[in-house]
Amino acid sequence: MIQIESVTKRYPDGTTAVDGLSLEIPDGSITVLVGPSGCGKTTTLRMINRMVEQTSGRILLDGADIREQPVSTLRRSMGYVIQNAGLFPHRTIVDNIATVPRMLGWDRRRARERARELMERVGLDGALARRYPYQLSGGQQQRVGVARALAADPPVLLMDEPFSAVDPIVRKSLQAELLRIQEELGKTIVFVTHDIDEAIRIGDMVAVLRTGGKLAQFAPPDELLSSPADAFVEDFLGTDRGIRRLSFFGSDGLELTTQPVLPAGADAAQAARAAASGAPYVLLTDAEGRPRGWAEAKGGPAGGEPELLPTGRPFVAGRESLRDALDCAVLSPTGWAVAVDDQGKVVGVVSQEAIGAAIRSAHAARQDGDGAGGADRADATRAGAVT
Ligand SMILES: Nc1ncnc2c1ncn2[C@@H]1O[C@H](COP(=O)(O)OP(=O)(O)OP(=O)(O)O)[C@@H](O)[C@H]1O
Repeated sequence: MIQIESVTKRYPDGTTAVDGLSLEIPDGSITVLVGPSGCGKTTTLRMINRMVEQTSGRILLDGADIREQPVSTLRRSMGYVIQNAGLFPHRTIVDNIATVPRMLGWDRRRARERARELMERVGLDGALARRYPYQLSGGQQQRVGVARALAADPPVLLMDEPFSAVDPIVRKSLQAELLRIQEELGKTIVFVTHDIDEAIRIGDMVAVLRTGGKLAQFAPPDELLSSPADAFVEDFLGTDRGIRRLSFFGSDGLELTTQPVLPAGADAAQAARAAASGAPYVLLTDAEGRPRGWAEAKGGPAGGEPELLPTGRPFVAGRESLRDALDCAVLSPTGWAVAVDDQGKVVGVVSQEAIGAAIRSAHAARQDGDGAGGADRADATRAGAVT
């Protein structure tokens, strides 16, 4: 665990970058430092690996003051990733990644083997190994930066706005990749960003700092969204808090119905039953059970090929969140969301009203403190559902 105890940093020109900050950064999880420009995020991160020395207070790593060990030993236990990756331009990708193992005295072959293994882990094609950084896209370079930080297998990873310089789509995939890697490796990650959505998506814990380097709130993202500590945090979180919080509720509690679902090759009696289910539309599926389209229930899908409305994007039942289910229902031309399994087969449909009821009971359960919050979030995150 990293404990930051009443830490203040005052630069020689008198700027107070961090003011009496106390934080307990848990092991094996992602803690995000977020806040407006100049609020002291980078300074805090750099105090953890002693690139910046604090003016007062203490930082403990596993109970020991970080000033009690040589800086080189401390930094060896902490991978460091920065914006634009900071790669060595005249070294190949494989040698960039192998930098720290080489410094630690590994022979070239072993270090390169490790580098290739890490390339695979961060989703980089091995064919890029002999290229130079300028021959890679921004997103690929960031992956190399992450691989390089992981090369000596440090327990701690410090990441300073690592994904800020890439476009939103690449950024999302890098975030998903980081969550996947973290799932496997369970590092203690301290991640700096000024983007609250990124903080909510990847953080297990989020520290919101305000200008002047003071802590405004330290909480899991779900709690941040539901109970911002004050107007500053609320403002910083932005609009749609309620909708965004639905990402932390699993869709497994939704009551799906198969009554209005009509499989391929169904007979007239089945078609009549589906049409009489009370739903205004019937969902037709193909021979593999995948959604084909909605047919109006009135008049029935029985006589010949009816005109079909598109089903839109279905959600994966149980794996995706209530936010995904609601989004599918809102975008569906019928107001009903289609739920599928991992193979894309229809497992049922659900109306906006039923989703609304599920949201109300999920909120009520969370308020009763049923303790399911963490699990829901973790599951949703694993599924890449937190958006
Ligand atoms: N070497 C320095 N000397 C004097 N002031 C500094 C120094 N480094 C940073 N500062 C100041 O300290 C404050 C905090 O800076 P820091 O870089 O930690 O903020 P940040 O939250 O990471 O900002 P950003 O999101 O813009 O990167 C700012 O007011 C900055 O101008």
